[in-house]
This record gives sequence, structure tokens and C-alpha cells, in this order.
Amino acid sequence: MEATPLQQELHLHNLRVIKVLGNGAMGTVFLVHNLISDPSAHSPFALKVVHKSSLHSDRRARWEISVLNTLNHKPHPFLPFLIGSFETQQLLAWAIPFCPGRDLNVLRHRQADHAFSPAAIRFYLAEIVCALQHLHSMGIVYRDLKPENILIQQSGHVTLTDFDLSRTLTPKSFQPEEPKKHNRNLSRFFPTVVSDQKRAGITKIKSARVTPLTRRKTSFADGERSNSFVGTEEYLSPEMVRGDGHEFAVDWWAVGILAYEMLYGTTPFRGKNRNDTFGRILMMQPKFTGKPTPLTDLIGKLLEKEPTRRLGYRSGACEIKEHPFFLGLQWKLLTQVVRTPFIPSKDNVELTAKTSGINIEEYLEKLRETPSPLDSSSCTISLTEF
Ligand SMILES: Nc1ncnc2c1ncn2[C@@H]1O[C@H](COP(=O)(O)OP(=O)(O)OP(=O)(O)O)[C@@H](O)[C@H]1O
Repeated sequence: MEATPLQQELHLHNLRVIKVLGNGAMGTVFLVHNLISDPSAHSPFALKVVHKSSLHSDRRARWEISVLNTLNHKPHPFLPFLIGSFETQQLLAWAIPFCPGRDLNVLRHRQADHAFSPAAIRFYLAEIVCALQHLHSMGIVYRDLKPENILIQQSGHVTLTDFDLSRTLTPKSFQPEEPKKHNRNLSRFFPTVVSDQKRAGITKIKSARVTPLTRRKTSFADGERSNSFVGTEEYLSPEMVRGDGHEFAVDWWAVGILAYEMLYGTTPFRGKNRNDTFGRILMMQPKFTGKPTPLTDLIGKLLEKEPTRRLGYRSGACEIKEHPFFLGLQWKLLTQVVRTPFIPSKDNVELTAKTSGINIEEYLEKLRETPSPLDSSSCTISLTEF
């Protein structure tokens, strides 16, 4: 990885924490500024920090850094890039641009009925489809689409974040399998996960979804197909629930779930518990209320249980872009849209807490003192098989 001047300056001792932006399953994201190159914090950035003590986190973090580094060479307006990275004996840290508008989940909760207008859905979906198309063109399947991972830039445009669950595939790879008989007790793979936000005492609007977990060994024997079981339960595709090999179509399924949630304020297959949700994902058809519209038609086609019949399977994003819901949309001009559905106010870039006094190492150490459910023995199956 080439070291840019900014990267050389990146180190714990020359970064000051403005505030904590969020805590995920893997790490903590801080808003920081560089004391040397930006002492007055005009250009703060997000720093994701992971403790290296867990092999699992270490591996996922290095993978995420490598994906971001790849994006530096093939940038996209709706995807982040790597500002720089460094590591200490204990920590692995990397910097990405700060998105001051929070995430689409927070934004959705601010809407009446927790749902967006069709116009806003059209705008956000269009940008997400473009971002996924770009990732797929690089052979990357994202596998973790959910509103919490869609951040809003200062311009109001989106940025997809969190690549630790993504994997590389080759576009030609997917040979659909015959449906298998499955009688696994899925619940044993999904121990209860307590939100790290709670452990850290951070309040964040988070739906009742669980933190992504990995169920099965990731197999790249043929170098082309991922057989791991990852994602966020309400967003998992039927092929992921079944544990079948899966590929790019899982992302188009997740776009369908996202569109449904943006429209109705709830995901379509949410059950009483995890197994119930999985049963619904496999068996139930999504329920639409009101008159059929191009949007409900699009959702129905994305939520096709059989991946080979799902919109996007044959020719990727192009098929989705051609759907009547997007009729008349000027795809090439998306980045130039100035009146986006939501523009973060400057107040959102709250830099008043410049002297937050947060010490990154101490903060992470404190977090570690509360045992993570991901380290517990109940989780062994998921983690050792990763
Ligand atoms: N660039 C950014 N700008 C602003 N906030 C951010 C940024 N990156 C992350 N965050 C905040 O930090 C939270 C956690 O980040 P992220 O999802 O990357 O961590 P994670 O440990 O991989 O989480 P997950 O539990 O989804 O795996 C996000 O939900 C978001 O609120």
C-alpha cells in the first residue's frame, strides 16, 4: 500500500478525538482531526479502530482495509475511500471520509411513520444500485446492505460503509445448485448478541436486528463462490439462510428488503424470533398494502426467492436500472443532484466537543473490559468456523 503524506502523519499521538460516531460489532468509529495538518479541525475524518486481540476482528479489519484500498484505485462517488491506516501493538486503525448526515436508519426514524416518500426512495435506491454495481464490477459482493450501513454525506448523497463482510467473487462463477434439503437447527448458529452500543453506553437508533455473524467456513476452494453465512437476519436472502452458495444476487435481494423497509417502515419477513424470521424468508411472500405501483412491482421482483429468477441475476444492475420505477431517471446526472431528499445541517458537524478528552486506547480497553458476546463460548461455532 502506497503511503501518502497524510498516511505518514496518521498516528494515535497526532490525532485528537472529537467524538465517538458509533460502535459496531467489530470496532469503534471516532470523529478525529489531525493535530499537525489540521489543528483547527476544519477537515475532520472518521477513524475506525479495532482491537487486534481477536483474530476474527483482526482478519475482518484487514480485509476491510484492503477493500477500501482497492476503492482508492477505482473510486466511486457513493463509496468511501481509504485516507490512511496504521497499527499499534494492540490496535488497527483506518481513516475514511466523515459522513455528517448519520445513516439511513436514523433518517428513516425521523420520517412520519418511519417511512420515506417514493421520490426519496427512488433517489436513495438509485444511488445504492450504482454503488453495488461498482462493487460487483470489481468482483466484490457486499453482503451487508442495511440502512445502518448507508451513510449520508454532507452533500446529501449516500456512502455505503462497512466492508468487513464483503467477499470477492468472479461474475461468471455462479452455477445454480439444485435446491438442497435442509434440516439444520439454525438457532444454534445464532447466539443472542447484545448490542455493543449498550456496552459502550452509546445511544443509537438501531432496529432489533442482530449484529452480523458468520455461520459457516468461508470456502473459496474454487476461488469463485462464497459459502459463508453472514449478514443481518432480516436482510438475509433465502440462499444465505439455506447456507447454499450465493453470489451477487444476494445484494439485489437486500435492495428489495431495503426498499420495502423504506416504503413501509418495517422489513417484510420479520418474525417473532430468529427461526421464525428465517422460516418467513424461505416460505412467505411479501405483503403489499394499497394499489400495486412500479415500486411494489420492483420490490416483488427483487424479493424473488429463487436467485436465478431474481431481478439483477441475469445482467446485474442494468436490469434494475431499466425497471419502470426508475423511468426517466438520469443516471449519469445523479451525482449532480443538488436538492437531495435530506441535507445535513452544518450543526450536524458538531465540532464543539473538540476537547472530548477521549483517549482511543483507554476507550477501547474499557470496551474490552465488558466481555463481548462475540467472545463467549456460545459463539464458538460461528467464529471458529469462519
Ligand atoms: N464515515 C463515517 N462517518 C460517520 N459515521 C460513521 C462513519 N463510519 C461509521 N460511522 C458510524 O459508526 C457506526 C459503526 O460503523 P461500522 O458499521 O463501520 O462498524 P462495524 O463494527 O463494522 O459495524 P457492524 O456492527 O455493522 O459490523 C455506523 O453505524 C455509523 O453510525
